[in-house]
Amino acid sequence: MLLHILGAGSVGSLIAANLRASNALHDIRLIVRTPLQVKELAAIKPSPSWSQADVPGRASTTAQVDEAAEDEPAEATIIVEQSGVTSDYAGLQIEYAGPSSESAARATQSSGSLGPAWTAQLNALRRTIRHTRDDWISSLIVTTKAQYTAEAIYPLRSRLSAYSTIVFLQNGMGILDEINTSLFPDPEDRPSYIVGTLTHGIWRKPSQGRAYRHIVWAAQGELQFGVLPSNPVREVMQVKVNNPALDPTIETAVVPDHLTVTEPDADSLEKTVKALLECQALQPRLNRLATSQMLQLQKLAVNCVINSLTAIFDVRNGRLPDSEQFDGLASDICDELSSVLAADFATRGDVAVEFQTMQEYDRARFPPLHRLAGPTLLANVQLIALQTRKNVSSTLADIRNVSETTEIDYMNGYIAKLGRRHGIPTPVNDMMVRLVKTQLDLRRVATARRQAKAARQASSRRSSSDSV
Ligand SMILES: CC(C)(CO)[C@@H](O)C(=O)[O-]
Repeated sequence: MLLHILGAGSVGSLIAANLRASNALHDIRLIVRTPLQVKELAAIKPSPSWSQADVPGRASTTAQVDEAAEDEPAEATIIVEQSGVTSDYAGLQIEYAGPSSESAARATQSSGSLGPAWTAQLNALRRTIRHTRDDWISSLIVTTKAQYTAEAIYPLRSRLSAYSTIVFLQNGMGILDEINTSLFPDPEDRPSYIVGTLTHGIWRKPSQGRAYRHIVWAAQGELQFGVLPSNPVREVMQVKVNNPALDPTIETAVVPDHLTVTEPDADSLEKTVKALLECQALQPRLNRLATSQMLQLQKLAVNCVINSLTAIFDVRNGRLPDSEQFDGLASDICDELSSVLAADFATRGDVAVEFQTMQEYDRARFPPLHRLAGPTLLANVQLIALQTRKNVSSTLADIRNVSETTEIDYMNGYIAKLGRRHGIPTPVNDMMVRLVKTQLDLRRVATARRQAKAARQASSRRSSSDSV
């Protein structure tokens, strides 16, 4: 089957490598949005004539398209490193879905990341990349950061239908509401969704000019997911009675057979689920939707604590418990989160039945041993911090890369927003958001100053060599 993966960061690369390892017959296509990502992923050697011109800022006189490269499909190779041992996963297709290569090259040229020769090379890539831009997308696995999801799916919108399946594998909450409102307002036209939680610890090694992606799989976790079939897919499901995929009040486990349909064109949900379940090394598990929702909220607590604190203090996950302050801070974040979720569940009609029927749930807080009670969330956070101790959290990675934004608005920011809606103060989570944003601002200013200084030094070196 043809599986599209949107976002070729560490999570996208991990999924692509595992899909490739599990089934050599899959066509796996990485959709990337920047020419730099194409450059990093495509195992295409620039022709020797390009290397000269590939100096940022130097006009290209020799940038011609290598005729041989035109017929050669652009393919990506991903290297996965586990305990120091590396494995290659090749033959992955690349689709460039960003702005035109010319304008992107122009835009990035000033930062020195692409030279004019890359414009030519990207044009060659665009011709050789195996895709037609208007082909229907049956299965789209979204691994872009929460804050970029809507804008990343937007250009693909016309290629998605109610018979497509979108798999969301991201940190943070609030993404589905945003996508439904902005891209799929009509429920009849909405694709099937698979909502997943990934607890593997992974990070990306800087490419250092290599033409391939290298990720480090630092900690083994799980891939747990639940399904939300689209309305038209529900209509054609073979099992109509006692189907837990159709009725969340049925408490039996969901199995792929529950997703079998009578129309062959509507089978993308079943096929996508099977493809994910084949990725044994990811420890995949298909859950009831209620279980999936629960896991997502537990993961939200993990992210609210680990991602914010590692980003603020610039440390790997495992360093956090070194401070005596960690448990107290983590507990304050989890307690606030738990109270906000309890208030939210009291007002929502669409939450998992498990919560609606919970006897002891007094609508202000969860009972002491409940999975969403503050102390239980804290215990889980402490465990994950140790299990992923070598990991650079995704938010810290954003800070270190001086990204435009971080996922913090979909983590602690999501809790703060929900708290405001229910009149529950969230001072600790508010502060985490502000501190992470401050950290990013400071990095951005420091980087800009460093670049300006380097540019000044380069120009004074040039003028002194001109005057010799
Ligand atoms: C589990 C986790 C915190 C591990 O680093 C991960 O979700 C991350 O990096 O965001």
